[in-house]
Amino acid sequence: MSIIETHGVTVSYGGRAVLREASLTLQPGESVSLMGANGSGKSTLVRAILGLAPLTAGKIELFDTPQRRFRDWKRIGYVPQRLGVAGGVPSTVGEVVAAGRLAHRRLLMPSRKRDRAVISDSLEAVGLAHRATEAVTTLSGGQQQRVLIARALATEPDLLILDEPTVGVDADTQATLAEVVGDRIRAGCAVLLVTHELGPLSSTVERALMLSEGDIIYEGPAPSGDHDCETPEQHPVEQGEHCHGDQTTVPDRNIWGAT
Ligand SMILES: Nc1ncnc2c1ncn2[C@@H]1O[C@H](COP(=O)(O)OP(=O)(O)OP(=O)(O)O)[C@@H](O)[C@H]1O
Repeated sequence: MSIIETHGVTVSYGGRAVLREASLTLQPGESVSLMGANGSGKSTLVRAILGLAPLTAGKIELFDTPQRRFRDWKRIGYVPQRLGVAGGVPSTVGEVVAAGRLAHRRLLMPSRKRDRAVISDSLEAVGLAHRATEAVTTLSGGQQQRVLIARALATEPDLLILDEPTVGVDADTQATLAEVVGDRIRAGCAVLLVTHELGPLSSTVERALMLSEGDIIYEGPAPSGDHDCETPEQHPVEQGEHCHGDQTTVPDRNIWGAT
């Protein structure tokens, strides 16, 4: 079974293609990062996968189901990019994380005890169990990011999608995130991570796709450690071609540093 399969996905805004013929496969327990400079199309690919960006061409399957027929969204935990968890009404940390259980409660109606246990475990995983009753507005940016991660974990997802989860967050939160993501992968969850740099997540991510101006220009092993000085050596993808070609050319520039 594939968790995600996209084939030739193209997204255009105002007649301009911002993502061209993107093909990506993600299997259970696999971790893949989408990398690339600002505006290269990373978030657009994620939004297309989630059904939030309209396709100009191509097709997407989620859990072996065509996306238009896919209804099991509770299998997907999504941590959006740089979203304040607090809207107009201040919610407590516990309430925000509990929102991650709503789909489960509506569809399956498990015991409330089970919901409370999952919410508590999710808060524990991100080190915020002791802040559950506090308003999210009282938390730092890094702590708010942890709340979003806990909310995604509370869905008990088979696919976890994180969009730039490490931007603007402290080193402790990054380390916690790496731990949480590593735990989920070991439990069989697939992870799709959008990031400029892997940082502490480099040891948990196996495969990377590099986007440039809407094209996937590389698919292969993720850079390890300090990727700024690395050049990928396997499966590079020439500009404008699909990522599954059998090519052996190494890009003549340092694409990992292209931020
Ligand atoms: N709803 C939209 N309407 C018009 N243009 C859009 C829309 N969403 C994205 N774009 C454009 O599509 C391109 C790709 O944007 P996208 O957010 O996918 O890039 P990204 O790689 O995620 O960048 P960043 O790291 O800055 O988030 C950009 O030029 C962006 O301005």
